[in-house]
Amino acid sequence: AGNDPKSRSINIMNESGRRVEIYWINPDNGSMVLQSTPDILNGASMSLNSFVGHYFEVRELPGKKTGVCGGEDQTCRVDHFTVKTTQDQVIMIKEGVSVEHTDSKTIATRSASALLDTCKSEAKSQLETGSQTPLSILESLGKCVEKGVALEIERANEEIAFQADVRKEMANLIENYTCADMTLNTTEAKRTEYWEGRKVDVMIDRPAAKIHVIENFLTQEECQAVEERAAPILHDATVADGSGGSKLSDSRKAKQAGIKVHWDKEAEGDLIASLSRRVYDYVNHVLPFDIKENGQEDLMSIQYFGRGPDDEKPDRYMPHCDGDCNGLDFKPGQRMATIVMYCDIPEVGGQTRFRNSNVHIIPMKYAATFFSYIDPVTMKMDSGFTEHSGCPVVEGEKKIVTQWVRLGVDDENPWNSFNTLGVKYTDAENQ
Ligand SMILES: O=C(O)CCC(=O)C(=O)O
Ligand SMILES: [Fe+2]
Repeated sequence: AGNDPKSRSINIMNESGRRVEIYWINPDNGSMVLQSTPDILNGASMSLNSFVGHYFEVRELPGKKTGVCGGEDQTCRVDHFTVKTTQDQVIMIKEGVSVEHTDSKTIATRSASALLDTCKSEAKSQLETGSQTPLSILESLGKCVEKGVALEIERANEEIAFQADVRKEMANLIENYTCADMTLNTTEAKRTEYWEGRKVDVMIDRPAAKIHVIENFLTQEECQAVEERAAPILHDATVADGSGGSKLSDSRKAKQAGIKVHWDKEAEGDLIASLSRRVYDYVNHVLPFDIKENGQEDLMSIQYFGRGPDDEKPDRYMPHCDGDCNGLDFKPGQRMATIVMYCDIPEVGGQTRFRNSNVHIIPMKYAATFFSYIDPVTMKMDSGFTEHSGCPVVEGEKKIVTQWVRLGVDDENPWNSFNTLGVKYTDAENQ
């Protein structure tokens, strides 16, 4: 039931001053099914696992000493509630055994109308004194609402930021444990789609963060073509050293080789060109940008070699974002999507993990993981859901082909003419 999208856990709090019981009313035959054993005493609470749309009755029970209820003519009062779609619903049983449904929508409506009431009564007293023009009263009413709304939004944002911080701290802590946990399977997909006959598992689908796993994205021949081109130029992976150069890094331990695409051979069926075309076709299938190959980075062959469980510095790729993932504005010419294609699968290790999204992917031969980190409507970047890692490769070899996809590049403005601020710089400055 936990995976049923309609299942909801609700919390019932009894503040009625009376003892009550809860019944589920079966819609098929109207029968009442008791949910509360024991009875819910005044001040007590009870949690209930239920489903959206389910209908319940709250019944007052006679006092233990008096033997009667508190309603008119000592009748036992009843009230009802229906499980709503929102998460974390709280049902309050108030004085008079009346049910108050406290879900996030109700709370929001209540605080909005309280705010409006305050501002309205302020405006009303201004009206009554008659000392101000209608326009200035209207203006101060607007200011009052604006101030209140801004305060509420600020409070909500502070809460979200706090929760994100906690989640990221936890993700940091468990990175090595989850990588080492060989019993952990690939995360269950949110839903499954098909693209040109290939199965696509959608792992997360947020406006600014999408993660897809596509089966049979490439072929053995294409993998072989990339690996043949990579073999003679394979070198240690490096990261930017912050002063225009590059350096070795423990956070990115692997071999790599850039693979140029010979677009002039696309028409004659060149394997690497047709693979690269498929990459852009998929990106354009998901994102509305009409991305072209012109000015994009080369394909990258990345190869990790397992040296057994005692290796203290295994080949791996520590958690990182491929582009910006700070939730801020996209900067032209920067990366906004990635496809990681799996050619050789290690025996142990080498999972691709998105720790902030709780998405764990055990590589499948010839499959690909696609992820994008831009909201195409607001043009804001992802705020960290697409941060990812390549877990340590313990046994065997992991060989992948990665394409980092940029937006805003073309022949005149290729990827390496942009610095990380999204501002074009000249070759002279690049030296
Ligand atoms: O090795 C992996 O699974 C992840 C690779 C990666 O992060 C990248 O190519 O950007
Ligand atoms: Fe990456």
